[in-house]
Amino acid sequence: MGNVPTTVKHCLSYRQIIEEYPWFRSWLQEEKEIVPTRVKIQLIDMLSTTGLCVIEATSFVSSKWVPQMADHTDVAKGIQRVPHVQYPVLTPNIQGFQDAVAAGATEVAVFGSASETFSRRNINCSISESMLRFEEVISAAKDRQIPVRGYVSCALGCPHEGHIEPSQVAEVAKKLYEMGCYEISLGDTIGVGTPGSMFKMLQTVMNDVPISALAVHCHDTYGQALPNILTALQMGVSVVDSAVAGLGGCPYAQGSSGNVSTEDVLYMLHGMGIETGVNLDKVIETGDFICNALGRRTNSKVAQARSRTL
Ligand SMILES: CC(C)(COP(=O)([O-])OP(=O)([O-])OC[C@H]1O[C@@H](n2cnc3c(N)ncnc32)[C@H](O)[C@@H]1OP(=O)([O-])[O-])[C@@H](O)C(=O)NCCC(=O)NCCSC(=O)C[C@@](C)(O)CC(=O)[O-]
Repeated sequence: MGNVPTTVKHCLSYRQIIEEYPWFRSWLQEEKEIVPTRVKIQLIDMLSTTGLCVIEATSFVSSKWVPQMADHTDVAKGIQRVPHVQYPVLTPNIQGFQDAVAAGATEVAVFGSASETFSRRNINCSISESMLRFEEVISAAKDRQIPVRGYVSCALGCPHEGHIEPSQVAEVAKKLYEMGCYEISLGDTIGVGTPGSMFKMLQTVMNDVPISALAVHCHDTYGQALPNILTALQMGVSVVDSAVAGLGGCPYAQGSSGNVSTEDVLYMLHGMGIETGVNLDKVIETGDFICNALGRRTNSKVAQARSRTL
């Protein structure tokens, strides 16, 4: 394993918070609660003052698939864009890309999967069809000099297929990287990974994609997110996706919990002497805001510990 890097670009998957709602509704069919657009905007604006350099703002997906995202244009247009903060948005296809650009997006992300079944359930197409769609998005983005990030879901396991071979992850990651994604975020979508499986998966993917272009996206279902992130950092990864208060989940990965909480990642990194430029207190304050707005308890151990000592 290599040395721990000295700087970490912190990427916050804000949209995870939003995605949880359709998933939640699929269990409680009568529950129709949509997070108000003004709350989404206030959340992003608060996060913009914390020092985070990347805040994923919304998804330009079909509102028939994810009703919670129907206000993507209002959110993208309503936020106060702070210089030096990037606000990427998810774009599954060219229609999403065009809508995102019209709403002022300056960075987008395509999201593929290492699992064939998850790809079909999540974006309604096979992995190879998704690559054709992404190629179209990436080519249009190149014309406009818009950077594109790529996600690979199910990197450590699939809710439908179970075990996923590291070589399957590497194949999709390599394709996205060769197509022009500047960074590939490897998602443990259902949070089943361990430091052992993270190590093996990264070791394989690193043969095809430089470690400097890899990020990790860990869900905390089995409480393994922090050790998995630490393993990735020790192998040279320096970009970590997280969500304030550890909220969220994926609507097409039932049973998975939220992303690792930003507060807990920051506490670990700062304790290791890693400079992130992010103000932990402000992130905790933002977590309090969104938990109060949603009527939820924070999933962040750090925020829970802080509230006990106040
Ligand atoms: C990809 C589609 C759109 C395909 O959905 P589809 O139904 O196959 O699309 P289609 O091309 O057949 O078109 C059908 C209708 O959808 C419309 N449509 C088509 N595209 C769009 C668009 N971009 N925006 C708005 N509308 C769109 C299109 O205009 C048409 O409208 P109609 O003529 O019926 O009125 C759909 O499956 C979808 O929206 N899926 C997104 C699901 C989603 O958001 N999942 C969660 C993302 S997070 C994730 O994947 C994991 C990640 C990244 O967090 C990492 C990890 O943890 O692993």
